Amino acid sequence: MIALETRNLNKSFGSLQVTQNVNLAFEQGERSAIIGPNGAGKTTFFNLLAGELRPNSGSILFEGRDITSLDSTSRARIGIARSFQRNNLFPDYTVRENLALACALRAGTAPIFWRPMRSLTSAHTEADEVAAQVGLQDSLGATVRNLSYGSQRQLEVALALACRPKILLLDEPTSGMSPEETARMHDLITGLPRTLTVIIIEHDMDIVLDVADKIAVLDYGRVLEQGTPAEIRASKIVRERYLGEDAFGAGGAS
Ligand SMILES: Nc1ncnc2c1ncn2[C@@H]1O[C@H](COP(=O)(O)OP(=O)(O)OP(=O)(O)O)[C@@H](O)[C@H]1O
Repeated sequence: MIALETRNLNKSFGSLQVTQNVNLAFEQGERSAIIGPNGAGKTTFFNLLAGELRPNSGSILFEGRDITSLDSTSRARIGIARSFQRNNLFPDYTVRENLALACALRAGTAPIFWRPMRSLTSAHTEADEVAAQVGLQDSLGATVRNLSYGSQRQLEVALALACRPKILLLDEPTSGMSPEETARMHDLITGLPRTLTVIIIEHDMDIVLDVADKIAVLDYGRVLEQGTPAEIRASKIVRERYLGEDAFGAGGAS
């Protein structure tokens, strides 16, 4: 079943057309990567999927239903989650409290100001489960500001998972990470349940080639090529226009 699909999607900023007739379909449970050079329109495409931007024309379908007119809150509610940026974390709260709040917000039982967060028992239980899913089970009591950069990024993913999404959008999940942190994020992504559809923007080609079932290459807002990692590796046009002849061998393409 196709979980998410774009049809003839177009987006312009003034005279700059950043998304051009993009037709992409994401199968349920699939891991897809969106790659392309800087400025190719990857983040804009994500913003269109998440409802943070409106297209000029074209449509977006979620499980066959046209959601083009839904805003980002409504899309989150139906199951499209985007990994939070770090500024969405509460730095003075613990990992468990951050997650419990996200779980409680989803369940509509967010704390009101006279009710301390630690009273949210069911949200805490759920928070513990989500923390384990991203490998933060030993950091539940840690204050967020004391976490390493990599752990904070893991927590961003956990916050998105706390919304129990059907589709998870990860925007450059390994950017700025050390090799060890990148390896942890890699394990996190590969360990996500296959009930979840995952779409990743990622510059690290080792990660892309390893985790993605399908890859779409954007170039000036158009889909230059799409296919399996093997097909993308073999694509002459991708090598010429984006990766360079030896890019796959060199293991990097940013
Ligand atoms: N809000 C905006 N207003 C005007 N131009 C924008 C806006 N957002 C993005 N752009 C332009 O659209 C183009 C595509 O940007 P986008 O961030 O989507 O690319 P990207 O592929 O994600 O790049 P990167 O890999 O550098 O993050 C760029 O030329 C960018 O300057």
